[in-house]
Amino acid sequence: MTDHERIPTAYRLIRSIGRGNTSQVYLATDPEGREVALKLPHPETLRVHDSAERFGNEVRLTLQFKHPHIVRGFAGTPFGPQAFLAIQYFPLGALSEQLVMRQGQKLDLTEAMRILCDIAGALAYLHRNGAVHQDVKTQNVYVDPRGRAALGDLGNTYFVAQGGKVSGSPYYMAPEIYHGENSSSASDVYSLAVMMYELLTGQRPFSGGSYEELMVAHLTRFPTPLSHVNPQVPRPVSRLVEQAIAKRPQDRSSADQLYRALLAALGEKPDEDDDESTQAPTAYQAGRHGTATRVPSGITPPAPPSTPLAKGGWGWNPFKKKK
Ligand SMILES: Nc1ncnc2c1ncn2[C@@H]1O[C@H](COP(=O)(O)OP(=O)(O)OP(=O)(O)O)[C@@H](O)[C@H]1O
Repeated sequence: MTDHERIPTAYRLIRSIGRGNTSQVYLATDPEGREVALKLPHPETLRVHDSAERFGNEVRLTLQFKHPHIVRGFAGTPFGPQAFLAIQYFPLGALSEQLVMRQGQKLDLTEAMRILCDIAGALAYLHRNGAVHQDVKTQNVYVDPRGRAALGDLGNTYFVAQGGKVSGSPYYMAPEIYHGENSSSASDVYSLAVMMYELLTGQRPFSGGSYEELMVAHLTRFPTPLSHVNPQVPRPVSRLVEQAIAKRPQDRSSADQLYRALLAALGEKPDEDDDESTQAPTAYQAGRHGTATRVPSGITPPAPPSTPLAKGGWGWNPFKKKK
């Protein structure tokens, strides 16, 4: 089946805008006439069990979480030949692509702090709701033409209470993940701090030409303190970023602390929503092959499994029927 044959009824493809490991992404209009990014999983994604589950997880969680700085999901079908995900369209593409187009010219300080503040707010929201993102990096950040940012790609996100398969990207991965330990909000904070360092200084804190070199760097090296590389970064922000990049998870600051320090540096106050009313996720139900539907409910990740999770394995599969 071609992608044109697979697109859901009443969507109109405009053009292809990107290709990832999991899906082909099109600019399209949805049944309401809105421009959306339409993700169609590659045929090989659907054939490989783990990849199909990852796509299904992305559909489910993108539709479930609601936050002004998490890429908004409009509709989707998690499994089967008609699987798709329609999300908010960002005309400038991913932040990583914008950075490449700037050819090494670093973002201006306020612009960088604005993006980082939005992403720290999104991550604090996920953590407040008991979830871990596992893939914070510039490739998964989208910035709109007003300079406001949103965190995307919830394919590896999971609720801590349920467990999930550990993953990450070598440039951003926390030392404990290299050690084969479980991910946590602290490992997300480490990835966020790596991205903060990168955007605020124009250079990555850890470099290496291979997985092994990066592992050695993350496990044993200490980057030049951010405050030395860019003394213009407000001190409370650079201090928290330096703390967030600590080798030991228990020594790290939290996403919420980073968010609040960045807000203060931008001269803003937290929204009332930051504590409670940013819409908490609604439980989401989807048949394996049917069109997705949502049912209202509070944030209710299922109870933790009664048996300990196998480290690194899929401890939780949101789509498997409970026996
Ligand atoms: N919401 C969006 N708005 C604009 N462009 C997008 C959007 N989502 C994705 N893209 C474009 O499509 C490309 C591929 O998307 P993405 O990286 O999400 O693919 P994926 O296959 O789902 O992910 P992965 O490669 O992590 O498995 C991005 O690099 C970007 O250029």
